[in-house]
Amino acid sequence: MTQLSAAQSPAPKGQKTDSSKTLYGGKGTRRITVRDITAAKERGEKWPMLTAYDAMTASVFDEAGIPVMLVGDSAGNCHLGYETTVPVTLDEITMLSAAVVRGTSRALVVADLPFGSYQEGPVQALRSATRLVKEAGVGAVKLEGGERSLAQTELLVQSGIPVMSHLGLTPQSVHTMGYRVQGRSEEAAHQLVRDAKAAEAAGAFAVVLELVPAELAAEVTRSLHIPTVGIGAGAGCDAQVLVWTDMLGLTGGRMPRFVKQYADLRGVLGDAAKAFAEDVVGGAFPAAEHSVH
Ligand SMILES: Nc1nc(=O)c2c([nH]1)NC[C@@H]1CN(c3ccc(C(=O)N[C@@H](CCC(=O)O)C(=O)O)cc3)CN21
Ligand SMILES: CC(C)C(=O)C(=O)O
Ligand SMILES: [Mg+2]
Repeated sequence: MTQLSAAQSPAPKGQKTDSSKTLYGGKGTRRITVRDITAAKERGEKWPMLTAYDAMTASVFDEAGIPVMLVGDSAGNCHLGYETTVPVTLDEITMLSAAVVRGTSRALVVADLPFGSYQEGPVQALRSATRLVKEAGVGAVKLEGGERSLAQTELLVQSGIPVMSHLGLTPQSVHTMGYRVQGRSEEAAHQLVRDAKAAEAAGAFAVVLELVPAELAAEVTRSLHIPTVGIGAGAGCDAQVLVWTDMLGLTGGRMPRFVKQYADLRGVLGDAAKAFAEDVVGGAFPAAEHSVH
């Protein structure tokens, strides 16, 4: 097969023909764009997303090949010590996003629009998103809501800012929704499908589905041309996201059941801090090699 005919024949769904171009494990070094995300759905390729809130952690995940990094407003809980995501400000997300952009060279960096920075309407949303693009250098923003955020999504996309939509459990609405599984009733399932279709029609490049029954998330995934990113939404989604401090066992406290823990950083950091403290108290640190003479 010549290169030309290879380029012209689309790969069958789910089959990877050119692994040099995959989002994870690909050999490309330039920064990933939303067009690469769209192409991955066409290839039927699954991909991982992690949150990041600082340059150092982001550089570790970037070197590990994580293609999309989310500066989530979960920074409120996981980085800034708030109870919920509600108090997080645009100034805070802008500062953290700038650090994550500086810490990465390949990942597409997506920033959450925090509560109160887009609900007033499309013009407020554009003003907020423009700050994140100009001051922090993010490649896309995420906002919660499908039909209810339609006008915001449309104006951002028309203005040249890629939008990721967030449906299902939307934590900025904790005071009206709580943290509960969404889309369980037939009515709620239909609303979720309408929201996903609205986000796609408004030009969103991807949709996060949070805490949605797996069968419903799979149905939404099949009915969209843009990828779904699941968190507590089953294996039928195109991509998966976790909060990094949950995934690495740093958060502490009770975890949502959708979290898989890949390390015990809380234990590692605590043990190291105790070892340092005991060395100082006992006089074992600093030793001669840690001193100048
Ligand atoms: N550390 C952290 N991890 C997250 O995943 C996360 C945040 N913070 N902050 C923002 C939102 C809030 N999220 C949450 C918070 C709580 C539950 C929770 O308690 N879920 C329970 C009950 C679900 C039910 O059965 O209705 C669970 O066991 O999953 C889920 C998602 C997800 N996001
Ligand atoms: C959990 C993800 C999707 C999020 O919105 C966040 O981290 O804020
Ligand atoms: Mg969020």
